[in-house]
Amino acid sequence: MSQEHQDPDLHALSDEGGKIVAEELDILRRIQERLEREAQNAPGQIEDLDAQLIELRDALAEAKEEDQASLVEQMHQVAALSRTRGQGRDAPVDPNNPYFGHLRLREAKSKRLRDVLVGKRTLLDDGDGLSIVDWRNAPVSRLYYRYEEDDEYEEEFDSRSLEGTVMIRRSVAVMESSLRRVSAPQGTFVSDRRGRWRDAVGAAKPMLEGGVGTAVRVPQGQLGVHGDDDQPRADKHLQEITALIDKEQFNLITQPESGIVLIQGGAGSGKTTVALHRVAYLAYQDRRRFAPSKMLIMVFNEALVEYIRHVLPALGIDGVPVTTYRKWSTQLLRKLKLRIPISHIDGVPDAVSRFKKHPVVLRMIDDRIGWQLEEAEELLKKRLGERAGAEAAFAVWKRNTDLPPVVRAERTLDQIKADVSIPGPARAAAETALRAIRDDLRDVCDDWLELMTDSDALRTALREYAPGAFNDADVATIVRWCAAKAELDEEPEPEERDEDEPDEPRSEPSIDSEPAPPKGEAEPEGEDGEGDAPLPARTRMGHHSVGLDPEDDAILLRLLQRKYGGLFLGGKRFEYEHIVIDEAQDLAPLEVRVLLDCATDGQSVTIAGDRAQKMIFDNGFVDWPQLLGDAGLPHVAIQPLKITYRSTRQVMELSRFVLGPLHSPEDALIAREGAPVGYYQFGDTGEAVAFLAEALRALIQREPTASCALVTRYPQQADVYYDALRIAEVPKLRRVGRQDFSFTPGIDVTDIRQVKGLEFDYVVLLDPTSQNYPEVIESRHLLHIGATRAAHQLWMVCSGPPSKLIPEDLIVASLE
Ligand SMILES: Nc1ncnc2c1ncn2[C@@H]1O[C@H](COP(=O)(O)OP(=O)(O)OP(=O)(O)O)[C@@H](O)[C@H]1O
Repeated sequence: MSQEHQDPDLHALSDEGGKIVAEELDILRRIQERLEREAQNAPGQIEDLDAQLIELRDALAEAKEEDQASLVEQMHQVAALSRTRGQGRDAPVDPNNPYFGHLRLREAKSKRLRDVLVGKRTLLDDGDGLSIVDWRNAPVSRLYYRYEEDDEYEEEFDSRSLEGTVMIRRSVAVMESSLRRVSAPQGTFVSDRRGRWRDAVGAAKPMLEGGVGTAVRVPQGQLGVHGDDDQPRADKHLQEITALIDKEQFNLITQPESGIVLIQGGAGSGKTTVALHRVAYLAYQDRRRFAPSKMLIMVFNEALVEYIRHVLPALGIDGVPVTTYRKWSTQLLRKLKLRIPISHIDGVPDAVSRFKKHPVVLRMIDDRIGWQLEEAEELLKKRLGERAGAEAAFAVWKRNTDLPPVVRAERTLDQIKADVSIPGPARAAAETALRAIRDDLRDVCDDWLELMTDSDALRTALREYAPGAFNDADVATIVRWCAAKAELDEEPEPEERDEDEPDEPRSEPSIDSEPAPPKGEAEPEGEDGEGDAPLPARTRMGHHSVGLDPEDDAILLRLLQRKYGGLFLGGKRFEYEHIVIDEAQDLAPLEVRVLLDCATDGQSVTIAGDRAQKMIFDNGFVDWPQLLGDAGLPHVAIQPLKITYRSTRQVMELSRFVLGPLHSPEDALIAREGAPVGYYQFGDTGEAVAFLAEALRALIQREPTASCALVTRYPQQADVYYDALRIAEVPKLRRVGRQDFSFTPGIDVTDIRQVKGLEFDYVVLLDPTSQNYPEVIESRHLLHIGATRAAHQLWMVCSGPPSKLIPEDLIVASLE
């Protein structure tokens, strides 16, 4: 039911709170009345925006100086509205949820007061001083995102300065036509469905100044702190993150369209949020260039693909492809129709995988192309000999130095063919040589194979570019494993598959090919040398190394890019106007480089990541400067996001402790207060299950809309907990094993590799024992990732000797 049909009850609010809410209710009523009037009076009528623009322009010509800036701003709004017309984006303002921000501005010159509402659509001022601006319409929305209440503002609008004071700045939540929340500097006020208003608990937003709300006290042993209407938490219902984007985030979102924006931020600081809003912002600024199909969002796993696909429509950018690197590269290679079948195997030996992701491969590709060009030149010279015209023919080749090698050979061939000033015999000799050169340069499959099987060249490159990174045994393993791939050349090309067809089961990153839990000793570190081990598990399981390794994709794509000057499909360059690379720390520099070279001129790219959340440990990533250098971008500035929005201070403190030396102590912790992290020690799994079952049943009863993740180290352990909790009749229980999260309320039982990038109200880390999380770098990263998935509360339930990565005082407190 809409708020206008019921009398709001403001009695529980202070005078100031009551005044603020009454004011917002009045504004919403006026907007809704206007929308209703417009819908009734002129159904289907499209405003004549051109006429309005002309009217405004005329008015501007005669306007007094103090009125000019606001007229220019109105023209901006009309122009923005007119730009979006006919592009499926001219949907009217949604009366159920018309806006999410409110600014009251007092213009410096005219002293006039105006109420500007910020939403997802535009509604022009019809004379009553109320308008809605689209948040992506930067000139106006900048005021909302950049200024606080009482700030003086000065912004340029079409080279005119707009100055004044922000009298009011509030964020509001309108749900199903009713005002449900108002956040102002004076407080946050929330209403229940019946229109009863009250102050929110735990409403304070984490701020750089360190201002935080009151700690939420939770009785020990009780999971869940909020969620019912009697104790509404302001942050529980925040669906409109767009309303809450902070100044730093907004500055990143609205960075110039060209160039690379690299965002480094801790867990839950809004990196993905910023990247997605940037895509929406760019699409709004230039709909034609940044059409959804011309952009790409690259994420870490299938769960994130699913999640992001769900949020794109709300941002107005439905249709932007969202994918994982592996899926993208596989589909692309299939379309590029190389002469080897593009199908993958896994079980690649560590040394091979590590080598193929190592930046040394980028150098080796460049060197190889350099030699090939030198050889090509020798061949051309030799064939031309001393005959008349040889010099002229050779000069054509030299003139084309800047072209990519294959294009250079083709262009030179065409030019020489057409150049009748070169005597016939020289032309013929050059043509024969250039055809051979071109055919040789074109064959990237040979390059790829030779790069990894020429052990002398391999040793020399490793000695020069990566001394100490690989030992002799590694080289032997690499050569042996890769040599078997020569058979690929002889296999017939498989039938072409449909773009939407699911990928082959084994071609995904090895997210679910986690080894079994260790039986006795701690798991060895992945980085340890492979030694002279026999060929790996796959061989024993009946597979062999014929088939591409997942890491080969980027190598083949890079070879094509270097040799052809880009990737070409059907004669057209395959490229994107904007690329988002999320969780970039888990890509190899080579993979990043391939993606960057798929961006159109100007390289409009957003890279987001967090060095503390590394999950792939053999990809050659050390830190951003090194990744950028390896990927050919040494001068990109790293833009930090410093406020933690997802997790509480308590969760973040634990997560930082877990990181140990991997955490930079100079990074201040800015996060809201929350419930203490709970650590519960049990003698065995049965006891832990009994405790958990009770807590979870109570949670689901109290907070039916809560999302909770129970996270083990290994998938097999998740099976055990799931089976036991099911027997204990815990409701809404799901076993998630292959990234198939439903993003609906309930309890997901899963392993730690599945939850990367995701968010849950509650997280319970199951069995953080020393065996599951030994004191090694990988455990630190994994435990950090698991803990920081929690938005409200984190528990650890442990039925074995606790990991050394868990703070001693937490364990001691639990025993008291
Ligand atoms: N300015 C903001 N105000 C309130 N909430 C925010 C803000 N920015 C982001 N959030 C919320 O914080 C949470 C974390 O955001 P997001 O997933 O973008 O972070 P991230 O940095 O990508 O996290 P991670 O690296 O851990 O995956 C989300 O719930 C998001 O909606």
